[in-house]
Amino acid sequence: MHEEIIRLVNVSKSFDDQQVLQNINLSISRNEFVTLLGPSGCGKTTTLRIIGGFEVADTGDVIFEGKKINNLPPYKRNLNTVFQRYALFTHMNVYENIAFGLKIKKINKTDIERKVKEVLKLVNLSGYENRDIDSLSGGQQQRIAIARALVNEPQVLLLDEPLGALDLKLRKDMQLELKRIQQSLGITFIYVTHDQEEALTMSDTIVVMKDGKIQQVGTPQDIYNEPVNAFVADFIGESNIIDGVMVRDYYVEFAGRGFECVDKGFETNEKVDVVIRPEDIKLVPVEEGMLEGVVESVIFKGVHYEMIIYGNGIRWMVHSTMMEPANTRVGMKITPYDIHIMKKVTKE
Ligand SMILES: Nc1ncnc2c1ncn2[C@@H]1O[C@H](COP(=O)(O)OP(=O)(O)OP(=O)(O)O)[C@@H](O)[C@H]1O
Repeated sequence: MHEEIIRLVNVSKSFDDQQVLQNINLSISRNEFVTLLGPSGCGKTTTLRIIGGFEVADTGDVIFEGKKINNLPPYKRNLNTVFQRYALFTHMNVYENIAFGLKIKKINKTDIERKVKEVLKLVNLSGYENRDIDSLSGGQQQRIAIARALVNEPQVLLLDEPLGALDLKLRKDMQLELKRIQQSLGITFIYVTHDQEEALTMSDTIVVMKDGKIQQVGTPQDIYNEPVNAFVADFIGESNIIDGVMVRDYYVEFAGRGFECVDKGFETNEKVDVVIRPEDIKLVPVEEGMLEGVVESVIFKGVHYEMIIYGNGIRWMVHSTMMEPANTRVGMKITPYDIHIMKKVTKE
């Protein structure tokens, strides 16, 4: 069912002497919502720009529907881009902004009117044709920018932090809106963000990048539950990352004691990163705990409490719907399934 639409093969790119992409290999399917996620400067935008044709890779290929398009200019690619700065024409009204590209393509007036109406409906702004751009809110302007891209009926929409300029509430609404639009049109979205929550909410597939390299490709669930290394675990959610030693298959030592775990295949006594999510540490009476500690701080986060607990030489972050006040001595329990063992990332 997963029909490939775009493939990047060994794509590398340098600016001056700095290598910003190293051997990127990625396959994107028709109708997929793919998010490139990573910290600032990791190469997300450059990857998107190479797909869009605004930048040319030094080596490697960009394949679109089986054909190499390395040197095809952006306007000849069957895709459109929405940027964070939406670059609408402020001297034109909504209708003229959306119709602009179609007029250049010399499409007849009746078809243009019909298409503009359709995309305005899609972005929930029916009836806004005659409004000046300046009279619209940031969120509405962004919807117009999206409508302007969608009116060309691209097979692929590239979105570079399109919600970056919006406030949190509007961002959340627009995330759902974008997902709805993508699903109702059935086109491929390639989305760039550094916001992991946004990526988890919207994507079918997340591509986690760091220093110009892909770290992991997977569904939001894969990336969250089975991160391949401590970087992904840390970037995709809050985590306790502790130095450990994998004594043998299914048995790891950290925080001064041994724990059963479900991982295997490491060297005997290999040094590893142990990743434990804050919500996976259960607070229990001291005598029932595998570990014990003293609550240092408590913050109410709305759905849960975030507690910092000092014990066995480590500051543990614990999320729980139950609150233990500061200075309380508590026990902590972790099941084998919640102990994630990661290979140490070797520094290059
Ligand atoms: N045209 C350019 N000339 C020189 N350096 C560039 C150019 N474009 C990008 N870079 C550099 O390449 C690196 C990767 O940039 P890129 O914009 O792809 O990262 P990013 O992951 O999208 O980051 P951000 O989230 O901050 O936009 C950065 O160090 C950036 O400064």
